[in-house]
Amino acid sequence: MARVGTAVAGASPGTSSSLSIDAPALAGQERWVGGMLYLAAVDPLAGVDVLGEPSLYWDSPQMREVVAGWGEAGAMVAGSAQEAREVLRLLSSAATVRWAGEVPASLPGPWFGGMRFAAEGKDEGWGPFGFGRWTLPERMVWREGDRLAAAAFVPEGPGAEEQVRALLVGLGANFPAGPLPSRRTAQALRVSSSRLDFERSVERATETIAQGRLQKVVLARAVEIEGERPFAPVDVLARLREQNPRCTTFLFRASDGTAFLGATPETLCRWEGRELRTEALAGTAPVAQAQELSGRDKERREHHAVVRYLLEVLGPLAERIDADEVPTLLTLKNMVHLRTSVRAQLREGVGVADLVAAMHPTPAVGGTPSAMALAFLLEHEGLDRGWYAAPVGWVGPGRAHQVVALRSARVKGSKARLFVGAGIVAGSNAQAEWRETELKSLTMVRALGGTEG
Ligand SMILES: C=C(O[C@H]1C=CC=C(C(=O)O)[C@@H]1O)C(=O)O
Repeated sequence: MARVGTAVAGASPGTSSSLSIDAPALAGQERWVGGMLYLAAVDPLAGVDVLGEPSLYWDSPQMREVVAGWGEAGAMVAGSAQEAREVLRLLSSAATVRWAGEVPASLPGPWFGGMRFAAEGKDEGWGPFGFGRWTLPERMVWREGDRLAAAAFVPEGPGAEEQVRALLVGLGANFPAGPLPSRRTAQALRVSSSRLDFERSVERATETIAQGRLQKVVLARAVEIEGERPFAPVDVLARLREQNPRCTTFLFRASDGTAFLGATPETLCRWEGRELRTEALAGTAPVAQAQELSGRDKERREHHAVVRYLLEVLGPLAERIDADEVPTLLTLKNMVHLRTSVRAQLREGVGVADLVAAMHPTPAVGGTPSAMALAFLLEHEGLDRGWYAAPVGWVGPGRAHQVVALRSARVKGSKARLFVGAGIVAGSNAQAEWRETELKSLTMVRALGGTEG
């Protein structure tokens, strides 16, 4: 059963009480009161100076979405993929917020969260994140057109509107007007990961592919990082967004304060009414080899596995699908990817819950045939991916934006566990795949304050 938790105003993540109700039973009812105002400010992240470290951050320059959130007015928890589907269905169909006063013209969310890549896993560090968790922040600040807007939410009940007003007055009076001052806190990092284990798994994968049991599998590994002093998630976010303007920078915080953050280039779905935007992103080269990438057979096969899969799973959900005829190059700071943009007109009644259930995991993070690839990962990858490579993002009535949580790390104190993967097909070479994952790890290594090494 999916559970809903409400938290007292001012509570930090983890202090949600356990009002335990069947999530679908909530449908159509209003359980939180929200209020909003406009701020004379430019940067949601600047709120750190008065509100402390945010509990969530979301910055998608492509979609002009920037949101920071503090505290937790409510949480929805899912213990399985089925429950996650129920929660997404509920949050995308029911109006969970009753607005007191002005109603925002548009707002991302207001529910933010994610889920695990797969059901099984033994890494205790993922425990506080649960299988899936979506939260309604107590205070949130976002960009609306050229302005910043702020909202406060509290559970519906006596005095709720007064509490909302008090929170808004505090936000309006104290929110810093300028951008977050840049804080350069480079530090020496101890970095370790087992190259031998990864290369052995790649070899096992190519053997299985040669036997004809798999066509593609995306193998990932963890990189353990230790800093000289605790990492400050806000500093890491500031660097991520600055260094990765083509990516979605995100932060989600678990009940014990552990941060999961990253800057991903891959959108799983941007859904609004009947419109869907998605993409196939697979096939990678260093920027210096950008011109050769489109012609490389191995990368094209890696890429086309994803395009074919998307067209196949979206077929029954869509009235019309339009995909680029040839992949384009997506250029990031130090690497390029092959990208095929896919747009669809969805059938009546299809929503984000159906899309996530049908699409995740795409062969950009799983493989083909999908079930075989997932079984292979379970047996040979030796990694609990947790929320890495899984759908994370925001959801609200009739709209949602979910990205694939790549180029990401779980951060607690001075320790970070970073995740990187690479698509393996016939002809993949273990050393080259290692180098590709090293390249991908630079996104987070740089943001954590390390040099390129
Ligand atoms: C699995 C990852 O990247 C995926 C997305 C883009 C390109 C990929 C590739 O070329 O292998 C991967 O499919 C990762 O960054 O951990």
